Amino acid sequence: MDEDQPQLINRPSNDPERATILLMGLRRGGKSSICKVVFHNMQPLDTIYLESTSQPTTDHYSSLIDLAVMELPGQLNYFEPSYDSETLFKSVGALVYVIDSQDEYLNALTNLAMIIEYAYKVNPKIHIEVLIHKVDGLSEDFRLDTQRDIMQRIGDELLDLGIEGVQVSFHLTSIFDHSIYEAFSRIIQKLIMELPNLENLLDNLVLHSRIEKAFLFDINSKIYVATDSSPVDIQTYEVCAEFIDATVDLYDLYQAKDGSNRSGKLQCKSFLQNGYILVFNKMIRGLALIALLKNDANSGCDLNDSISIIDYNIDVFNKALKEIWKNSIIKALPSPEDTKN
Ligand SMILES: Nc1nc2c(ncn2[C@@H]2O[C@H](COP(=O)(O)OP(=O)(O)OP(=O)(O)O)[C@@H](O)[C@H]2O)c(=O)[nH]1
Repeated sequence: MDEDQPQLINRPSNDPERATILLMGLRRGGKSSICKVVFHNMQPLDTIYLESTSQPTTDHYSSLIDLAVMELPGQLNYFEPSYDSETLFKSVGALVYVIDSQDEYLNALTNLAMIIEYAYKVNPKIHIEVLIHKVDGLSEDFRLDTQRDIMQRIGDELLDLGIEGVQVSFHLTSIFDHSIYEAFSRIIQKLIMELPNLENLLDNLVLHSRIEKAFLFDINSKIYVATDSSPVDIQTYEVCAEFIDATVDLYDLYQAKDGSNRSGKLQCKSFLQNGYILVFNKMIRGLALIALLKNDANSGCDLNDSISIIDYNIDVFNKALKEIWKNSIIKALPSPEDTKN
């Protein structure tokens, strides 16, 4: 069996732990564009040809976790009696509300406050994430002013509605740079139950391997599902994401026509001009571990020795990842008692 293929059983499709993200917002806010760019590799400029969505749509993605992203069209009235909003909000892990920062947003804020009030009532565990979107059209200063204004107004609206204790996270995003991937990475990480274990493993890997930063990426979407506990700097993220594209493109280019060289094992190292080294290792479930280290001639360590240690430690990491995944599957499966009922 191909060592790299997921050999473990998939979570059942009716698994209550399945992470569902609900994308909401007024018309033309950018919801479909975000889905297409992040999950379908559409070029950002091509989104101008997208037609307005008239029906709720759901896309399923399988990465470390099975993820469903449901988009609700801006013109839908979720609070109509015929629409079963309660069941919908109860089944959702994160509510992502998209605000067009280039447009008049006061109506969007009133709509958002109403949705938060309802969603929080039926599902207090829901994560509420606000994307202050299309910030590519705003100057650096104006972005921060807009964020401050939106946070203040939402706070006031919630206070007026008598809602306290709701955690709302805000992200400045655009499909024209990496900010949308960064935001989705943070949102999806909140839905991964195994995250503390993964972060712990990555911290250990960094500590024992002279690595400066390590990311566990989903190769297709370029979302990172975990990283070590040192702060994420967006430029490092960008370099790592581009390195994934370059590695995968090269791999595809050199594969035999019948695909016979697809052993499944994919590793790549790149020596950058600034003295840094990037290491790519494919893991289970379409994931890749990307490590960034400094090739420091004054460190007294032999580079080849350091790389051998890193390769060994990454192998150990991969085994641990498989274990974590296996255990999470076992936990997610219904117990015999549940199936009897
Ligand atoms: N400048 C800029 N334009 C964007 C961005 N994201 C989306 N757009 C544009 O916004 C317009 C509307 O995007 P859609 O994705 O169709 O919006 P929607 O929220 O799905 O709209 P409905 O389907 O009507 O609910 C398109 O022309 C996109 O190209 C962004 O980050 N920056």
